Amino acid sequence: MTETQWKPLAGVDRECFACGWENPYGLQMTFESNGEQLRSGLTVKERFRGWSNLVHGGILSTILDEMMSWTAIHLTQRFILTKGMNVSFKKPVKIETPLIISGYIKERISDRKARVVAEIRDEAGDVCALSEGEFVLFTMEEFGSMGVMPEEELTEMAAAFS
Ligand SMILES: CCCCCCCCCC(=O)SCCNC(=O)CCNC(=O)[C@H](O)C(C)(C)COP(=O)(O)OP(=O)(O)OC[C@H]1O[C@@H](n2cnc3c(N)ncnc32)[C@H](O)[C@@H]1OP(=O)(O)O
Repeated sequence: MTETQWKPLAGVDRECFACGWENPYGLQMTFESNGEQLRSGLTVKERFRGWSNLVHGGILSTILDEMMSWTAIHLTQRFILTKGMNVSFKKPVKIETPLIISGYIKERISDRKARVVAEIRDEAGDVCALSEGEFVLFTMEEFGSMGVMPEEELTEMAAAFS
């Protein structure tokens, strides 16, 4: 894949803890897609540390959940909920160092479900953490009837996916 095939994805929820660009307490993740995978460059701030200069494992799990969620949404064009996820921590991740997070769909289990993988790599290209999750996929109408978000936000979000 050449660099020109990667396109930035529009933000959709300004207050989301992981991707909200107006949430001063959040991670403020951004995403790009090449149509087959998603990726995100991120430097985790000191306030998300666990032990001393290491990123907290719960934060790494959030980063992976967010990457898998955006991957599921953009590559299936459906609304999603995370049904479950497994995380493996392979190498400690330092705060304030550049990371690359990526995600892809491992298996479209059914019309209703997808298995998605995400990983976090450090500057050396080593995999520091990885996850596999099962995502339940919904149409906009189904998602609307679940009361997850107001109708106008739902329509705005659906427009941003495509
Ligand atoms: C651009 C992105 C910006 C924002 C990204 C944010 C990403 C954040 C991602 C998350 O972290 S989401 C929050 C954490 N996850 C949750 O809160 C999910 C809570 N769990 C549930 O709501 C339900 O357990 C779940 C929808 C996951 C279904 O779980 P089940 O245990 O019922 O799973 P099962 O395998 O039995 O069911 C799949 C079934 O879902 C069914 N289903 C459940 N609720 C439904 C519903 N309300 N409407 C329609 N179908 C529904 C559906 O029928 C489908 O059946 P089929 O496979 O037979 O078609």
